[in-house]
Amino acid sequence: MTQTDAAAKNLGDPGKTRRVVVVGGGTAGWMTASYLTAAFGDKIDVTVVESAQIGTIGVGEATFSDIRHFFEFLRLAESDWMPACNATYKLAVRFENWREPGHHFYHPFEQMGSIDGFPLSDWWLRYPRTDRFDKDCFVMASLCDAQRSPRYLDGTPVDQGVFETGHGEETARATMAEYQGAQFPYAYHFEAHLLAKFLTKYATDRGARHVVDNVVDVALDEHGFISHVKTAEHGELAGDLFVDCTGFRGLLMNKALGEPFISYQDTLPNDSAVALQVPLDMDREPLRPCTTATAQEAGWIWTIPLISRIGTGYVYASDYCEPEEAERVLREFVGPEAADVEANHIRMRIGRSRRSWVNNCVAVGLSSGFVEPLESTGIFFIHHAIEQMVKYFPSGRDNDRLRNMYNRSTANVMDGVREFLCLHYRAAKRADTQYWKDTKTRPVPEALEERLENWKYKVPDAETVYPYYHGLPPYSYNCILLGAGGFDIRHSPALDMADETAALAEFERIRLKAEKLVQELPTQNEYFAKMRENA
Ligand SMILES: Cc1cc2nc3c(=O)[nH]c(=O)nc-3n(C[C@H](O)[C@H](O)[C@H](O)COP(=O)(O)OP(=O)(O)OC[C@H]3O[C@@H](n4cnc5c(N)ncnc54)[C@H](O)[C@@H]3O)c2cc1C
Ligand SMILES: N[C@@H](Cc1c[nH]c2cc(Cl)ccc12)C(=O)O
Repeated sequence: MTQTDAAAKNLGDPGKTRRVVVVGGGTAGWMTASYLTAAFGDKIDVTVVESAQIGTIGVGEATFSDIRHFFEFLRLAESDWMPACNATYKLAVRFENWREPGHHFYHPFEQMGSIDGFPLSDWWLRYPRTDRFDKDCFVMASLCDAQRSPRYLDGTPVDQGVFETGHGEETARATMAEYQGAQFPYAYHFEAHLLAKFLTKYATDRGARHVVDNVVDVALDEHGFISHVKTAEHGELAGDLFVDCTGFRGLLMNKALGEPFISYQDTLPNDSAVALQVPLDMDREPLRPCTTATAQEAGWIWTIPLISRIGTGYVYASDYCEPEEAERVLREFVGPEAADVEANHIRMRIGRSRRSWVNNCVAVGLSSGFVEPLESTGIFFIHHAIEQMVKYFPSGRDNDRLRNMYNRSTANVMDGVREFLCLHYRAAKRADTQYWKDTKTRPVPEALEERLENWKYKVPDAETVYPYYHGLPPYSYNCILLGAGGFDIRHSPALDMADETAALAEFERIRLKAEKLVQELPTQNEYFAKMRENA
């Protein structure tokens, strides 16, 4: 189709109510529907159609801190949604055994300082205070080790130089991609299916129509645009814009429109997971304020503490491990609490659709793309896609240009995250099994290969990491590079001559602040016990 043809088939006149049909009611479907109603109110008609037979993935419990912009956009405070979703706080990802057995390090939600133009990590390489890079450079690492809550018992958040915005109707809202403020100090863990349920009410209360039915056919018009989807029992659902939230199936984007899927599997071989939901007695067991990623023979296990249960799962490469073996390893890791719990085996499609917006169809969520859940990027991808969808929402003119910009932006985010994840495996010192040995020779994206060589001489900064917005700041790369321990990283030669006084003072300030906060803050268990009392 030519550009003119495509432009001719626009989304109707500006000002006309637009009909948006969201196919799929998982996290992606309901986040999209809620956001669109929050963005456009009754200027838009939103219908969500979801199957009662085809289940949702239902995992996806750890987030980026940026998700607060999503809730803010919906004008929801933590107290509105957290209790309904059994949510807890996440201050970091804790990596266990990636360097060697018994070792751990954190990737925290805390900006890393810089002294005299050199990142603190560089100073640390020259003047290490202890052998713990993360604890010397970040307050959060100590709070995680001590299982602290990021809020005091009266609800006051830990002061990391971030102010909270209000939730009043009049407050201006920011999108995450444009947010240039200080690093927010925490993210969340929550039960994905409870969030979907909460957002179902949010969106339907604001006018979204909810259809429970199977989409059995997708009809295209002569321009290749979707005219309607056909359901088993509710007839045809016509729309101007269709959002494909059908998960790994990609029913609209990949099946009906035939958009190719670009696999990342050559660089990220983990393609399978087995998950368990283990009951947790909060009164007896610690609620760690972080996601834990524990390296295993052929992948890694996630541990996500929620109110009343732990979400856990083994992400592995099927080339190296059978599903039965993965389930056995996971059950052994969890212990007797998992005995009666049924395992959920999942096959993951790793990569992205070549374009995520084609004609009048936008793929959001797993249908658009996915990388293994190592840094909890799935919901971040969804959130980013929705923000961009609103930003580039077509008016009926120049849609190709808007679509192209959207496609570039969403592809950049996924390609950038792919690089960041590849770094984890290359930088991990662990090389004891064939799986871990192969991580050292497996190809990585070409540009990353070059960056990795540079980082051995100069720790990552804004000028040397993946250059487009992908959610991850340069300090995140420093955390993995220095935490995982597989590379010999040198400090900048200039630091042999520079005055170290200010850097040493900064290390001391971090140490004192961490000590003070560990004394003052409640544990996460104490915090949520208090919340329960108050409820
Ligand atoms: C193992 C694993 C762990 C993960 N962990 C995290 C994490 O910690 N953090 C994070 O951010 N993300 C994580 N994710 C990603 C996260 O789970 C997904 O991004 C999120 O669940 C979104 O899924 P979805 O809504 O795109 O698809 P799904 O949950 O698969 O939903 C698909 C929807 O489409 C509907 N559907 C399909 N076909 C039809 C049809 N023909 N007619 C009608 N309806 C249909 C289904 O009924 C369902 O409602 C993880 C993913 C996996 C696989
Ligand atoms: N600015 C993003 C990305 C980010 C910054 N630090 C971390 C740490 C972890 Cl564990 C994940 C993500 C991030 C955000 O804060 O969401």
